[in-house]
Amino acid sequence: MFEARHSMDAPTTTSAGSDPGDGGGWFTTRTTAGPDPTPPGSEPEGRIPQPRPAREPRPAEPARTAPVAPAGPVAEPRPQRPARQSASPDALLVRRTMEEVGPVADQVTSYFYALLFVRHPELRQLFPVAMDTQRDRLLKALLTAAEHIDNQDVLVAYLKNLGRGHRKYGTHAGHYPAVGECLIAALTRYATTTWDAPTEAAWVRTYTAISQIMIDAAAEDELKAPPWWLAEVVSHDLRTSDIAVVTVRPNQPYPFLAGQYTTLETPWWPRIWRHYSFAAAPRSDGLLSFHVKAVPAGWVSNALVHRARPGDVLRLGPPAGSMTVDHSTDAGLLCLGGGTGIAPIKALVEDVAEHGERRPVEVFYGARTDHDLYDIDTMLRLQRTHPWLAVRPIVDHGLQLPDAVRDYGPWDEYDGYLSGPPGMIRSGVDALRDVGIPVDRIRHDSVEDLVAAAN
Ligand SMILES: NC(=O)C1=CN([C@@H]2O[C@H](COP(=O)(O)OP(=O)(O)OC[C@H]3O[C@@H](n4cnc5c(N)ncnc54)[C@H](O)[C@@H]3O)[C@@H](O)[C@H]2O)C=CC1
Repeated sequence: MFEARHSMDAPTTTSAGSDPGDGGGWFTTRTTAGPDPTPPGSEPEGRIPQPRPAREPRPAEPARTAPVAPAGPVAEPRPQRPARQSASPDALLVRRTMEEVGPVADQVTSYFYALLFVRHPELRQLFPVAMDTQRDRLLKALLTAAEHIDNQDVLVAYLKNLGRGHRKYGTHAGHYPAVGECLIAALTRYATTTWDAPTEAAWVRTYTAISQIMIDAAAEDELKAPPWWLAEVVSHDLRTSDIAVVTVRPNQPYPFLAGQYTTLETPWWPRIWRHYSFAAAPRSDGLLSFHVKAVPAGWVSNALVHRARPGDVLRLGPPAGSMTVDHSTDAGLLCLGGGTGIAPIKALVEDVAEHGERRPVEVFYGARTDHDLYDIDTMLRLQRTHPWLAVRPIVDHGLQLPDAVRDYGPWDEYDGYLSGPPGMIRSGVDALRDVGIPVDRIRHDSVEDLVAAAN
């Protein structure tokens, strides 16, 4: 049963406006320049075509995007904002629809899921029982992708990751037309002023292109990786009253890169997945560690901190994230880790150490109080072992973590790495730009993912 507000005929939620609070809303007008447009493939108009069977797997494509994609697990970039002036005709029509439905985004979402579950009840089991926080993530991802359809280089990597990630939900190729039909139906209903035949045709082409990339990526991934991993908790270390370091042993090898994250499901909240970064570089014993802070009303985080014990079995999705070390340069690393955001920073430090590099690494580790610097002993131990590493604990006293970097430097020979709460990432990007690090040399995970992770 879905919530009452998902009633199909009369969605009752009020307008959400744009996505709350994170500055990257799914219907937000984009302005920053992106690469040249690539026309989407043409498909029959007016209906969602059946997807082609997955294409034959091809050898890995060469990296085509600015962020470095090291060998091994894929480090996917995030879509960049597209350039309005160079947009393709389909992209213009897609964005026009999104501008119209932006003010009623919440109603579109409710209607879309209601339609999907009424027309295709078999799909309901792929979603969590309670669909409050997660309910619009699929639609949000699709609309984000549609909005960036011109930005093929980055979009393809994003969609491949999305397609791979959907395997753990039990998604298969046959589900995509159902989703596409409901998406078009929801847009038709709410984009009343601008919807017409050319617009519908543009959406059909766009969705078909998007879903085909996801289907192909999932099929390719099937040949080399499971849809999920089982992972047994082998240790549970409560560092403060609300932070635990949880270490698990996956049931089969789990390839990933330092700085990446995974999705994690507990046995207590089926089909609710949350993101956590790996808190260590890949280890020879194959164990994986996560730093988890129990947040108010966070079902998964509270279960992991207060309930999980050795012997419990979790599920892990595939690795994701592009905040990985670029080993093709010897630039220094300026790392800001806020709260449990220190977890992937520690992994990056270990990665540099394992590569035997002598590049300077400066870690600013921020917390609200001394007590919250729960991993400072580990970081200081690393500093004692590695002369190229400097660790600076920054406890809030009027100045917040990003401000601290301004008192040190110069930083223009450094790459920036940011991990922590969304507000810290945003002001951290500004601070690093201010101290001379170009934006294409600043890496962090998506703020949207972090918002979703904070549960
Ligand atoms: N557990 C994990 O593996 C990872 C967690 N994260 C994210 O890190 C966050 C950690 O949360 P907490 O430990 O509660 O951190 P927190 O809220 O206690 O903040 C930690 C540090 O960030 C700074 N900060 C917070 N908000 C700021 C803002 N608006 N502007 C500038 N600086 C700000 C604070 O000054 C403090 O030094 C969560 O949002 C989590 O999703 C990120 C990556 C990995």
